[in-house]
Amino acid sequence: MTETIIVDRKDRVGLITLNRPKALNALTLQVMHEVVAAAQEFDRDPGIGAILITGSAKAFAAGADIKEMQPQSYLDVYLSDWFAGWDALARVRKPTIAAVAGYALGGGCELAMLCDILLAADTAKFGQPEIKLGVIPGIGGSQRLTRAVGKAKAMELCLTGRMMDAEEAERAGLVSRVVPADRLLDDALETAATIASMSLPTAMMAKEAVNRAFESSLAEGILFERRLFHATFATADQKEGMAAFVEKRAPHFTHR
Ligand SMILES: CC(C)(O)CC(=O)SCCNC(=O)CCNC(=O)[C@H](O)C(C)(C)COP(=O)(O)OP(=O)(O)OC[C@H]1O[C@@H](n2cnc3c(N)ncnc32)[C@H](O)[C@@H]1OP(=O)(O)O
Repeated sequence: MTETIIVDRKDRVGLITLNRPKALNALTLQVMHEVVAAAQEFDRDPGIGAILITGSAKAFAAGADIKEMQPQSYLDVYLSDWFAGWDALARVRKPTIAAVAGYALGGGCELAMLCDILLAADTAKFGQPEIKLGVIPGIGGSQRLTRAVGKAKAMELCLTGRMMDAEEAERAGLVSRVVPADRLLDDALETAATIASMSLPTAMMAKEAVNRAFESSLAEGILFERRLFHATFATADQKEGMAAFVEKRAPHFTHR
């Protein structure tokens, strides 16, 4: 039992809800440890096929906890490699979704971008306002935001601290879809459940293949994709998926 997050499961979906509403879900190191531990637990759980991270109606997360950071010295943050723990979330192998309503600022935007799919409520506001605090993004914001929205917009957001609304974030390619706020959780759960109903090894390979596009040349990425495509033929789920299509019935994947 924890206080800063709520961990739940719905069918094959692992649900992590940030739960510091009075502090707009500001991300302390404790929150980080709990989110990462919960995600890793779901990653190990064969009964889970997708992981969903969400916050409250007012804030997904308004950033790293400024009150926790304020007293730290250079040596404190350097020696403890402050925030390096979040990198573990990028190594979760199952598909992850961030469902964002309200503020996703600084570390909040970075947490959302650590996920594979970003769904936004029409109330969502994204930004990297660290510059207003005299710092720069520290959980990958300058890198992932630039890859998502391009240099021009990322540079403006990081240098001015301006927030962008959900519509602008969708146009810029940061979010996959915007939905009415009162539909966000249901919609995100539906999306997660759809992914979790697919063959787990195939979904994991699809995730790996898409992520490889950011880390290799086109030729290397295409070769990587082809090898994984070949590998899907070693799974029972490929036999089942194609048989089901030919027999005009729904597939029953066993995740093997
Ligand atoms: C990881 C890195 C390196 O990338 C760094 C970061 O993430 S740095 C943090 C980046 N985020 C911000 O700078 C946003 C800070 N918050 C705000 O600007 C405002 O809170 C707001 C615009 C999101 C919302 O404003 P408002 O509705 O007026 O609410 P507030 O009264 O300001 O906040 C309510 C309550 O929450 C506390 N709060 C909000 N954000 C944080 C935060 N990031 N860290 C710690 N606490 C936060 C705020 O202090 C209020 O609590 P009380 O002081 O009233 O107890």
